[in-house]
Amino acid sequence: MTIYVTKNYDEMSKKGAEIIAEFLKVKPAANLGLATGGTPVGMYKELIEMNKKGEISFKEVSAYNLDEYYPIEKTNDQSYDYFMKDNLFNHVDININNTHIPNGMAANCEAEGKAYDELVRATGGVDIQVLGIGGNGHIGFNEPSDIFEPITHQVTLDERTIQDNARFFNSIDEVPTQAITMGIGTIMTAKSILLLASGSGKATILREMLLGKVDPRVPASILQFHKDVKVVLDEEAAAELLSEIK
Ligand SMILES: N[C@@H]1[C@@H](O)[C@H](O)[C@@H](COP(=O)(O)O)O[C@@H]1O
Repeated sequence: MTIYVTKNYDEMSKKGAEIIAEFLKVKPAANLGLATGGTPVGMYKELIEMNKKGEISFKEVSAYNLDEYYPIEKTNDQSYDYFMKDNLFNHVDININNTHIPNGMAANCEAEGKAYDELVRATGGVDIQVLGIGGNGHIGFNEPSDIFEPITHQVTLDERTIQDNARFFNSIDEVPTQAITMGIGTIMTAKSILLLASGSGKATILREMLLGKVDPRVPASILQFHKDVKVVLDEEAAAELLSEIK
């Protein structure tokens, strides 16, 4: 695992974009695993700029997103489908047919989960998976639990997650209470992982994730067992980590 500590959100975003760009230069037909939330938005902006300047291309890229609220229509501006178009896909040269997000209107979430994992597997697996981290340690929408969920599945969101995500909605009552997410097992099959985190609100969970025991109560702690993880933090997010290892 390599941990990069950058000055602030903008520097974190630039470093994250640099890592993805380097990757795309080596493998233009990469399978990118993508994430939503506030954290990667700055990185997506950087990637859009690089794409506009012709420094990188998404023409051959396939994208697989981590998760989607459930139930939610693609046209809902709170859906992750909408988010990805708004924050990345509509602004780069990616073929939209090569972008994949769990179906928030699936009639059968179990079948949807199986089909999604099969799709990821059949295309050779995710080359580099972008992750944020929830304040409770979730990755994707894998909430703290007694087990590490192996496959893409339906989840009930934690109260903490609903509160954290309420800032994107008009009121907390509008936040969906369910989602479909890649499982921890699905995420762990990615060949490499890029986790981004910013701000003091993430400092405690990052210390637990990186220095604590591997425990499904802190889902992101499983990444200690992955062989190729890059963690890009800003100074605020890294604060407890740095004070611990000094
Ligand atoms: N499902 C997403 C996660 O993929 C994201 O990493 C996390 C943190 O979000 P943020 O980046 O806004 O702090 O919570 C969201 O609900």
